[in-house]
Amino acid sequence: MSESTFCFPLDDLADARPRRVALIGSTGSIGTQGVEVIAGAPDRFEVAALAGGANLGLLARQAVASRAGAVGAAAGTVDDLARAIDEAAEAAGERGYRPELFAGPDAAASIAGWEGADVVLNGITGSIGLAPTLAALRAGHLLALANKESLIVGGALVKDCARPGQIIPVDSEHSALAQALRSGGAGEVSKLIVTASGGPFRGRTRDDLAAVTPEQALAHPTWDMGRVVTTNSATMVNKALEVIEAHLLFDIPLDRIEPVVHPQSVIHSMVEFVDGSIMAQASPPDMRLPIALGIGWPHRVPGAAHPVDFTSAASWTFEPLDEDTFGAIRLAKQAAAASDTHMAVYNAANEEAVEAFHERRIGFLDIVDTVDAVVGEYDAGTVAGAELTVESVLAAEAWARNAARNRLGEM
Ligand SMILES: NC(=O)C1=CN([C@@H]2O[C@H](COP(=O)(O)OP(=O)(O)OC[C@H]3O[C@@H](n4cnc5c(N)ncnc54)[C@H](OP(=O)(O)O)[C@@H]3O)[C@@H](O)[C@H]2O)C=CC1
Ligand SMILES: CC(=O)[C@@H](O)[C@H](O)COP(=O)(O)O
Ligand SMILES: [Mn+2]
Repeated sequence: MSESTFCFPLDDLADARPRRVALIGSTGSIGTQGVEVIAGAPDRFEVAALAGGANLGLLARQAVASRAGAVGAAAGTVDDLARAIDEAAEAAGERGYRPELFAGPDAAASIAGWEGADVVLNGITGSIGLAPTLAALRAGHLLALANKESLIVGGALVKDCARPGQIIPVDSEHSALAQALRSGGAGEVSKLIVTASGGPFRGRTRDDLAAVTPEQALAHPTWDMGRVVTTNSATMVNKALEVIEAHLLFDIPLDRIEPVVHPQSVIHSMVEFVDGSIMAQASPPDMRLPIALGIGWPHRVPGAAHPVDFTSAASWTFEPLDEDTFGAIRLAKQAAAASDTHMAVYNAANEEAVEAFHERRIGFLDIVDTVDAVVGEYDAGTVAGAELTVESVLAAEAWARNAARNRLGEM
């Protein structure tokens, strides 16, 4: 067989042994799909360690099935976790499984920094993902990052902790961008085009949105995800966070990152190059693909997900985003430009407001209105000071949660 004249750059780089993966948030939507990807590719991956929140039963079953070397839970004590694992082991007929155990608020960070892992999949929801992100980076592990909030609230702090290439995006849009960026050099990129499904309320007016319910907000048209990210898709806060995430990951200025609505969620994002060429990544909406590529980067995992089927007719459509009805992106761009800690405030206020919306204490429009008001009140110099540190980020966060709760309490 003659050799190809084209040089495929990634052909000779296979790993010598399976990568050991620590899954943070293993009981959630990203985490359970991560477990599935690993189980489907035992030649590529093995579960090294698991961290979950309150679902000790599922966490214990995952631990027993994978024989993870370390397990951590945010809720309960080490004794509670040991008991759950004993019960799961007995139910599975397993004997002699004794992982290292961690419990409490620092458990996820202990697992993320655990020395028996090569790569950490951070699938926690919310800014509590910051400590595990920093722990994984400081331990020198590759970080497959689904938890966008940690990068957004940590910003330069997280970037400064990471060596080049240490953070691999798992968020579908950023995985698409990373794949498309393989097509050219940094100086050849003119624009990042971030696709948005438009969420369940695409095409609605502001008046239409005043009375929508949590159930309606959770009816995402194309993706099955956890509660917070699904709500954020409905408000467009998810897209706002993703525009900032793209800016931080790929060092492209915010004015060269554009959202576009693509209701089918098949094109996950695009890169426009200086010669007018646009590279798009397309696949049916299925997070197993970006998860597999994230933990296996730069290698693709055969059969990770199904490709688009071109034997049946389909249309892929695009439309501009209605930024007057959905102001979250404009607000995030202003916040990101204002100071290093403004996005921590934006995100914390949003987390509080999303919780209040699901408790039916506020309406849907109050979510972004609360973020807007809290960001507007924030004085970075007084609250966080001039230097960006973990403490200053946490101070900004605490201030924002308090300011948001005060406002939400008044509603
Ligand atoms: N789901 C998706 O398809 C996508 C998600 N993302 C991002 O990935 C992240 C996860 O989203 P998703 O999987 O949907 O969220 P889920 O709500 O489904 O899962 C969240 C996970 O975090 C765990 N958790 C909560 N608190 C802690 C804690 N203190 N320590 C350890 N684990 C904790 C939960 O544990 P328990 O359930 O045991 O309490 C659960 O395993 C988010 O940042 C989201 O924006 C990005 C793109 C797509
Ligand atoms: C799957 C994923 O990456 C989500 O972040 C998704 O993008 C949400 O869809 P929206 O485009 O509706 O925000
Ligand atoms: Mn996304």
